[in-house]
Amino acid sequence: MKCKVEKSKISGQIVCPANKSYTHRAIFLASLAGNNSKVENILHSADTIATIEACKKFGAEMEIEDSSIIVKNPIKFDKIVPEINTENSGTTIRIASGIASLFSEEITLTGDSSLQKRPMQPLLDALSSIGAQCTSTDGKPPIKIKGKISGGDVKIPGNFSSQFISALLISAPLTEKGINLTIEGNLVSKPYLDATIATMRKFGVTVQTLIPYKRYNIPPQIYKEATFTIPIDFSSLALLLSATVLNGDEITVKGNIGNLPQGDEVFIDILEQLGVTIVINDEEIKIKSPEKLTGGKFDLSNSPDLLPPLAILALKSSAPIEIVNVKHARLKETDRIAIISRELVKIGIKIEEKDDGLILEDSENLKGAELNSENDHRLFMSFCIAGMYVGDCTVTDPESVNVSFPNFIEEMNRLGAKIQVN
Ligand SMILES: O=C(O)C1=C[C@@H](OP(=O)(O)O)[C@@H](O)[C@H](O)C1
Ligand SMILES: C=C(OP(=O)(O)O)C(=O)O
Repeated sequence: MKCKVEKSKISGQIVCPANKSYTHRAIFLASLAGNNSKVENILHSADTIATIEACKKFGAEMEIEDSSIIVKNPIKFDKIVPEINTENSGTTIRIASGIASLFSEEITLTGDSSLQKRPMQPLLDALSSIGAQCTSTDGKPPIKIKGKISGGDVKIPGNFSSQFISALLISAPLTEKGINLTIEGNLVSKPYLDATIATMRKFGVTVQTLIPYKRYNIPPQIYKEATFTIPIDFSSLALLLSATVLNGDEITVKGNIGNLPQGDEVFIDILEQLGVTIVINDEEIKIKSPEKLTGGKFDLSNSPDLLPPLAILALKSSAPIEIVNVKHARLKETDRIAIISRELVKIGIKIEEKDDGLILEDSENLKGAELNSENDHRLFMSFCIAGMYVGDCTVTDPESVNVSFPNFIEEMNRLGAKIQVN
């Protein structure tokens, strides 16, 4: 499918979607704790449904009511588990692989054609070093894991994905020996590790930080029942803020901001640095669109999902936007550095592609074009927002929004956007 995007102006009020990363974590941990553990204000999206389905296949029994989930009975480690298909969700397959390694019988995990290109080998090597037998072709899904891991000393490289480390941390308390974890090299996406540890603590387990982002010790323990409320998603918020900066007058975003760690919060600082005024209250964020942005250099090592919403702001910047240290954005649903570089030139942005980022500059020659989002939700939404600024654009794969922001198109159109799905 494709959609037609015309020049648009948006204004009004919008509710920010609930956080995808915390929805995954809280559902997995509630499924390990059982005992009527409750997760409130969950994001209902294709990725989080993949996590719910994985937990059910692991034997968890849950009730879903509107935006809450109650886990009646936890994951059963003696169950024979049929193949788990985690569809498009990297977070689900990585955390589910850690949990699969706690079972004694072999479990197969796979995903869609995009997920089948995403790396798993560092996690499989780490699990193998503590007793799992793991097989795959080329280190990518489908993978087979036969546990069960015993725990002990584990080493893992930090430069591909923090999700491997989150997976090991979440499984660690349930091993016989616990895990002494060493992260080799520089860790990418650090705040997602903080998010994992914060969620684990809410479910009653201890994680000892020996050296932050380097060495952790997790003794053997059990997860305890808890009620966990999901805050707003700063990655989705970044898209709404970016849409307002390019195409808005004034927008108010509503939602439970909370105080849990979220790396993509940094988008507020980035926008302020670019010259945007933002006012944040308890449950509300107000933003006014500026005349022009200043440009600047931004390190997205800790917040790779901001690459698409930041890149499109070059359309309104009087100086270039340089994005550095985000090579791991090449390992997402698509190679986001390559696809942004390939597609945004079509609407007239001047782009230099680097190994670890992009330099983007506005030009006099902005024009409508067909933009191929390659079925990547964050690219689709960012290309739509860029299309609303340039006009006369077609963007492919509108259904990809189901992954993280299912009502994106309806909500944008309600605020005044002209996005028509064909
Ligand atoms: O753990 C998580 O919830 C996520 C971690 C990040 O991935 P990497 O750690 O692979 O960079 C992020 O890009 C992804 O959208 C969600
Ligand atoms: C990369 C993403 O998620 P995941 O790794 O869970 O597929 C994302 O939502 O942009």
